Formats: sequence, C-alpha cells, structure tokens
Amino acid sequence: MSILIINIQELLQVREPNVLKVSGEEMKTLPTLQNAYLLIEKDTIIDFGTMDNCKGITADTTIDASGKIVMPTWCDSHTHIVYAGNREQDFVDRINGLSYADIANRGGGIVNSAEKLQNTTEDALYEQSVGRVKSVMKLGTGALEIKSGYGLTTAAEIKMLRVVQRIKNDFPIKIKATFLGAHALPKEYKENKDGYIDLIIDEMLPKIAEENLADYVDVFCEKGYFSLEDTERIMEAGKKYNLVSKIHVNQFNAFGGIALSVKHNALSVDHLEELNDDDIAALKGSNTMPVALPSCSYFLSIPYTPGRKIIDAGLPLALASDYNPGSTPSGNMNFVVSTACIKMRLTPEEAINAATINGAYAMGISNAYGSITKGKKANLIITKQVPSYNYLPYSFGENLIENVIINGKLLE
Ligand SMILES: N=CN[C@@H](CCC(=O)O)C(=O)O
Ligand SMILES: [Zn+2]
Repeated sequence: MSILIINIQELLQVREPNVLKVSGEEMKTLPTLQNAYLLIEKDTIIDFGTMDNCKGITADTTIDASGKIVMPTWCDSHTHIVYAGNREQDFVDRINGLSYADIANRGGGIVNSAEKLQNTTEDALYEQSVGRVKSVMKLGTGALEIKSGYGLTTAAEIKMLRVVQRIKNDFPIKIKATFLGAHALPKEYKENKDGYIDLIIDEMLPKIAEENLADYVDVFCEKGYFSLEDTERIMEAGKKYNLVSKIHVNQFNAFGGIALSVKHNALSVDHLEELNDDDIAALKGSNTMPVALPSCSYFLSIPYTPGRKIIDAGLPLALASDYNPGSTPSGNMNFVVSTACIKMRLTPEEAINAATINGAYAMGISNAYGSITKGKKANLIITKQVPSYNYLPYSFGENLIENVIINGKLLE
C-alpha cells in the first residue's frame, strides 16, 4: 500500500536522520519545503521533495494537499491517559478556592483516582482509556508515553500497565510505558513512606520487569510526595532493570530534583513550573530533556514553565499534554502548542519543534518519529486549508486537522 501526497502548500519539519533533538537557537528554525510531495510505502516515509521533481511518481492512493500543510504527528511524551473515572469535583472545589494541596489533603487528588482505579476491572479500564486514545489520535497525536501511578498497589499498578500493553498491541500509535508507582502515598502507608518505597522496589519493580511492562520509571519528586532521597532510591532501583528515568519535578517547589535527575541520566525532567538558575545550570551539557506541560498550568492556574528562559539558555525544550484526570483532563496537543506560544512566548517554530522532534526525544524514539525524514514512520498530520503554519497556534481552539496518517494508514 502506497500513498502519494501532492501539491503540499508547505511540508514542515523536514530533517536529516541524524537530528534527534534541537536546542536553543536551533529551535527557532523549522525546516520546510514549499509546493512539495511526499511518498509513503507501507508504514514508512520513502521520499519527498518539491513538485517539480514529482513527475513519474505513482502510488495506490494520491491525496491532493493544495493549500494545506503536512507535518509530523505530535509526539506526546507525558500522559496519564489510562485512568478510571474523572475528578470534576476537584475542579469545582478549586473554583471555590481550594488549592491542589488542600484537595489532596481532604481525600481528593491522586489517591482518589487510585481508589476508583482499584475498583475498576481491567476491561473497563481498557475501554475508558481506549476512548481517550482514539480521540487524541484524531487530534494528531501519533506517539504517546503513558504512565501508571493511579494504582498504588502492586495489583493495580500491574493492571494499569497491562492496559497500556494492550493499547500498544491494539493500536497503530507508538506507545511507551512508564512505571510511576511513586506518584502518591496510598492511605495505608500514610505513616510509613519507607514501607511503600520498599514495596515499590522489592515487589512492584521486579514483577513489572518480569512481565516487561515498562520502558521507563518515574517519581513525583515534590514536597509532600517523594523527597530527593526517595527519588534517588527509586531511580537507582529502576536502573537494575534497565529502566531509565523520566521525573515529575519542580511542579510546585524547586529543591534540587533536576540536578539529581541529571546526575542519574534521566531522559527527561517534566513540569518545571518553578525553575531557578541552579536548575538551568544543571541541565546545561546534559542529555536530559526539559518538558513543559502548559495545559496543566492553564487548568490549575499555576505558573507556566519558563520556556523562553530555558530556550534562551541554549537548552532544548519539549512540550507534552500531561493528560490526566486531576491536573489536565485534556490530551489536545494543538491546544498545548497554542498555549506555549500564547503564554510561554514560544514562537510557532519553537513550539512545533518542541511538540514533535523534541517530544520524540523525550520518549526515546526520535530515531523513528518526530520529523519528516526518509526512513522514519509515516505519521503525518494533513491540515485543512490554512494561510500559513503560524495560523495553527494562532487559531487556538479550532480544529484545523483534516486527516491523520499513522503508520502509513489514513485514520477513518
Ligand atoms: N503532578 C503529578 N501528577 C499529575 C497529576 C496527577 C493528578 O492530580 O491526578 C501531573 O503530572 O500533573
Ligand atoms: Zn504528569
């Protein structure tokens, strides 16, 4: 099966295979081709170029993209898309003046989602989650990282990760799984945090590794959740099973979690709403990707990650959705990109780089996803007719996607 897309007004994010992430000044450039074609064979991008070189190329299906933009699908490197039920009461409580911490303290928050998930069967959890996965695919997401962390018991964490595994097998979208047992302290361990960390290290991790259910390990490194010491114990334990870390850090407080994550070669540090100069210094020269989650800032009314400062310091930046029932009940990466431009002052070029190639890097898949490159997976967004790519983040809240191609197949 082959697809030829012709008359593309502008083909975005055209890269050589050796570009695995872009940093600082490089993020200002979004390489494009105007009046272009692109050829897909099976699930792979085989060829592309300008229309004057398209003569003689044929395919099973031809799509005319006159007036439209073609670009790689979004790579959403931070989600909690597998969850049970919702938390709209937390939302109303916040409107009425309670903080994220107040809500957690009175039994809402992560522990509340864990209770719901523990009481949901694996099949029901799968059905609920699949509905969300289908909807983000339609919104142009072609790769997703999915975390556990709403189980908080061995059985429920494994249930979550098995659901992730089923989604991996059943859908064409690329999935990476992250074990986040250290997301919150379950009620039974309220006075025994070390006991819960022992459970994570001695029971959960070995079982998860044995079933090969996770690609990465995560910790919510935050005051009132897991300390630097706790985080380090879990990162070290993860390494024994070859699980590289991706760490929730600096959401509400900056206290050294970024330097610690960099010391342990974390693939990414995510949230960073609170960021100081030491944090920036720690990231310099490292392989760790800073990841901003602007929809979370929007929904919780907390500060936006200082993306401008991060990029201006010469660092890379990725954007992700953080789709979860508590802080971000949305997986719309188009909104993420718009919000990064509007609230974090990223240029459209920077935001699109952050949500494609750098997002792919933050999930360890930028060798095969995140750009228009010969040999990479054919995961593409075809927009409706738009005047320019600047129009995409500008026209926030409007769905400008006409078609999505994942693994070389048009979504129905
Ligand atoms: N901050 C930690 N975890 C999630 C929120 C979890 C929740 O509130 O349910 C996040 O990334 O925002
Ligand atoms: Zn998160």
